[in-house]
Amino acid sequence: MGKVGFFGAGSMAEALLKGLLGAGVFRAEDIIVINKQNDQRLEYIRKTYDVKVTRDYSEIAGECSILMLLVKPKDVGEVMERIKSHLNERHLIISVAAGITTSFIESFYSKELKVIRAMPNISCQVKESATAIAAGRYAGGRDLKKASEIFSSVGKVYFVDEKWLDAVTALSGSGPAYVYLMMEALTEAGVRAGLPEKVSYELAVQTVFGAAKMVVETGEEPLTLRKKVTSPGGTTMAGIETLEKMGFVNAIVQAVKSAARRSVEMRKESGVSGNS
Ligand SMILES: NC(=O)C1=CN([C@@H]2O[C@H](COP(=O)(O)OP(=O)(O)OC[C@H]3O[C@@H](n4cnc5c(N)ncnc54)[C@H](OP(=O)(O)O)[C@@H]3O)[C@@H](O)[C@H]2O)C=CC1
Ligand SMILES: O=C(O)[C@@H]1CCC=N1
Repeated sequence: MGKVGFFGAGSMAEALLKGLLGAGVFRAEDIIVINKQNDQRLEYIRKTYDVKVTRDYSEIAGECSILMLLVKPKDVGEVMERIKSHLNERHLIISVAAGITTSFIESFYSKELKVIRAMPNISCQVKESATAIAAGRYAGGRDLKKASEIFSSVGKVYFVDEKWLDAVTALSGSGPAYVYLMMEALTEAGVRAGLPEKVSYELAVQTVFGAAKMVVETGEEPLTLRKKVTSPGGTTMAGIETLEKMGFVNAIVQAVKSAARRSVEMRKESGVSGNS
C-alpha cells in the first residue's frame, strides 16, 4: 500500500490511526502525521502511536503515496495550496472533509489528480465505521480499491455517487452524535424516573448497544424487532405513543436535513463552487 500521510491530527485522525494500526493495514513506520500548530497534540500522537510526525509539507508529500485530508473543510484549501507543487500522478488523495468536492481538490493541480472522497464516522476507532466513498474524475478502480481496503479495515464500506455525500454525511457521518444524544436522554430520563445516575447510564448504554447488535446479528428489521418489544397495551406502547406525539421521527428527519444543509453551506464557505 506504500506510505500514508495524515494531514490533521484531530479526532478523525486519531480514530483512524487507532483503527488502521489495530487492523495492521499500515505499520506505524508507514504513517506520517502533520498538523498546523498544536505541538502538544502532535507530540501526543507521536508518542502514543509511534508514528512519524512533521511540519514539513514537502516531506510528507514526497514520502507518501496516499495523502489523507483529515482537516476541517475550511482548511482543505490551505493544505492543497501547500502541497500542490509536490504532487504527482502517483499520489492518491483521500479526503474526509464534509462538503468538500473532489473537483475542488482536483482544481489545485494542473494535471490529472486522483481523488477519493470518503465519509467515515468516529466509530473507525473501534472498527465499526459506516464509510461511504466516491471517486473523483481521475480516480480509477485501483484507487477505489485502495480506499476501500483502508476503510474496510475500520468498518463497512459503501460505494456511492458523490452527489449523495451531503446526505450521507448528515446521516452516518454525524449519526453517532445523534445516538450519543439518545443515550444521554435515556440516562437523564432514568434519573428523573428515580434511578441512580450510574445505574441509569449503564442501562442506557447497554440498551443501545444490545438493540444495535440485535438488528445486526438477527438480520431482522428494526420495525419487526420493535413489534416484538411492544406488547399490546404494555409499557413500550405507552412510551412509543409519547415519542410519536412529541414528533420523535420528525425530529430525526429534520436533524438530518439540517446537517445536510450545513454540509452544503460549509462547501460554499470553503470557497467551493458547484453542488456536489
Ligand atoms: N469528527 C468526526 O466524527 C468526523 C469528521 N469528519 C471530517 O473530518 C475532518 C476532521 O475533523 P476532526 O478530526 O473532527 O477535526 P479536528 O478539529 O479534531 O482536527 C483538525 C486537524 O486539522 C489540523 N489542521 C488544520 N489546518 C491544517 C493545515 N493547514 N495543515 C495541517 N493540519 C491542519 C489541525 O491542526 P491544529 O490542531 O494544529 O490546528 C487538527 O489537527 C473534517 O473535515 C470533518 O468534516 C468526517 C467524518 C466524521
Ligand atoms: O460535524 C461535522 O461537521 C463532522 C462531519 C461528520 C461528523 N463530524
